[in-house]
Amino acid sequence: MFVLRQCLTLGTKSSIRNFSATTNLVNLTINEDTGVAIMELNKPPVNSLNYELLEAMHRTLVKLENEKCPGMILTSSSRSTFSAGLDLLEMYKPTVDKARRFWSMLQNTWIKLYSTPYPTVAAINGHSPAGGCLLAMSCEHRIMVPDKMIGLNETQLGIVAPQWFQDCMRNIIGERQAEKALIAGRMFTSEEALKIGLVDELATDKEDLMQKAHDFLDEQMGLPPLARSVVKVGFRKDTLSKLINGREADIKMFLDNVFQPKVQESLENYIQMLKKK
Ligand SMILES: CC/C=C\C/C=C\C/C=C\CCC/C=C/C(=O)SCCNC(=O)CCNC(=O)[C@H](O)C(C)(C)COP(=O)(O)OP(=O)(O)OC[C@H]1O[C@@H](n2cnc3c(N)ncnc32)[C@H](O)[C@@H]1OP(=O)(O)O
Repeated sequence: MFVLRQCLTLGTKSSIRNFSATTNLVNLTINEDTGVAIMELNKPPVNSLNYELLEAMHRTLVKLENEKCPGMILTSSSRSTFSAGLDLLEMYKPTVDKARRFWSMLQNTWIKLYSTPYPTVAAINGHSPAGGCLLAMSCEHRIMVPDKMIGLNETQLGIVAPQWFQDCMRNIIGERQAEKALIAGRMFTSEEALKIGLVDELATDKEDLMQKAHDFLDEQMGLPPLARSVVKVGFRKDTLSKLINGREADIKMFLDNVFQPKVQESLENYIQMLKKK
């Protein structure tokens, strides 16, 4: 359930409704004039994607779909990070039930985000590794602030990015670039990401980022919405169907991997390393 927290009127022209998931992990702001939604991830310090954040995102996406949202900006309340990817603590010594529930919610959230009929733009105001990069890649357009890092770095952690993560990257930067990036687990600077098309635009700062995101949505919202969404979903349907039809196999892949002693050892070392930084 969503709680109406406050109703703000900004200036004379536009009014903005602020909602928040009960957990406060996602701040949702809807402009009452344009209907544009800003979905801000708000799990300090780095928006690591644990079950609760994914569930709050999923609930927000369902709400936006039910309310016929015309366009959405995905961004973060953190100054350093868009999202640090999957929460490592969810994968460290979980029970089978917990691991299964977590992965299933990740699938639910991605399917909803990747298939929205309305236009989506990632306003990437910080680092965006692994699962963070997946979220950004699931939007239709990516705008990033300078001097941050983005990419699917799984190989560098000794793990393999799931097929659907890989497919998202391939769909954006093409077979050859994706193969090279995924084999190396390469993280790109914002500037490098622009060069290979992993992001579409760079912004100078957060204000410029949000302005550019609104500009993108204005352009998209000027198009006939049904035709727009049919083309979008048509382009994405093969990637979506692969996961939707293979959800159990994908969960099994995750469970088989996550409980490997070697994976648990790497996870422990990686968590320690991040904490000591
Ligand atoms: C290693 C094996 C992993 C998993 C195996 C499991 C199964 C395999 C099967 C399937 C594949 C799964 C696909 C996985 C996808 C993923 O998304 S995995 C996550 C990958 N993410 C990263 O590698 C990012 C790690 N984080 C960073 O590089 C940096 O934190 C940052 C660049 C994002 C931000 O830097 P800073 O602003 O300097 O912040 P800090 O580094 O000081 O971090 C603050 C605080 O947050 C904790 N933290 C960081 N990232 C995560 C995270 N992903 N999960 C949980 N917690 C995280 C960090 O430890 C600090 O904690 P404290 O010290 O404040 O307690």
